[in-house]
Amino acid sequence: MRKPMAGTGWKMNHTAAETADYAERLKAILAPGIADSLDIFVLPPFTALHAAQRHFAGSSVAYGGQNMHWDLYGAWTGEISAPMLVEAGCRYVELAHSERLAHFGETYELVRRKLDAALAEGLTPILCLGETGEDKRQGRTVTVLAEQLATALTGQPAERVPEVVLAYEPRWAIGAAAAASPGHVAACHTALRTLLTERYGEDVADRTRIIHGGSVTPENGEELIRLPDVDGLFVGRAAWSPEGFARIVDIVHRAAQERVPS
Ligand SMILES: O=C(CO)[C@H](O)COP(=O)(O)O
Repeated sequence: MRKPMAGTGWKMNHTAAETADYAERLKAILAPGIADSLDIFVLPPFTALHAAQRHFAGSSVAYGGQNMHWDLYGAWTGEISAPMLVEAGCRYVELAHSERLAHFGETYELVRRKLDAALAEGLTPILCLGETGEDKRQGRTVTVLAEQLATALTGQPAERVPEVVLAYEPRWAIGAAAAASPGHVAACHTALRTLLTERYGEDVADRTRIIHGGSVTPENGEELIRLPDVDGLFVGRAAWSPEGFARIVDIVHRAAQERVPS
């Protein structure tokens, strides 16, 4: 069975001091041992990773970077490498977020190199996939997802694929007024599982987690987490307060309890 996930990307929010405060408040809310049934993660800005390391140490909450460079070191001004994230105690790194693609010229070919480096250095990549509004209008959603997946995973042996967490985030639903409809979410998660099966076989597809993001809230999360092939919730705005994130964690935790075979 795939272990469910509850995660939040903070984008360019929260200083180191605010991260310390967030961590202490979140730890005070979460039930001890909750990480037995789900993986919980936060993605702070780089400058707050050491605060995350100090304040989440020994807790149920893992953390990671929001981006990284594909090279391990070198003349790449303003960049951060996988070994630097590992040294800061990161378990995860987010790759191909829509805002990186839209505003910083990232491509899935670059993402492929980053993903390769992340896996080689022992990080768990959270690989974002998603169509634009225009792709959706043109009926190209599954084609686009297939292209993104194929490019990002080129060269990866099948046995490494379950080490990658796929995050389906329709780009038009990020920072929006509402999440994608449950029907659209279910169809796209199932399409991604099918693509994995076709490319890598059923065993790999069964073990690879596909989480969902894009205007997820405690209100819509209850339904989204129970959809077929949705293995977790990946939240921005609604989890930028520890209380908001704790509600998301609780939703995923309760759904995970329902899934446990009796
Ligand atoms: O970063 C995100 C978390 O998955 C994503 O961009 C969604 O942000 P939100 O729309 O503010 O939840």
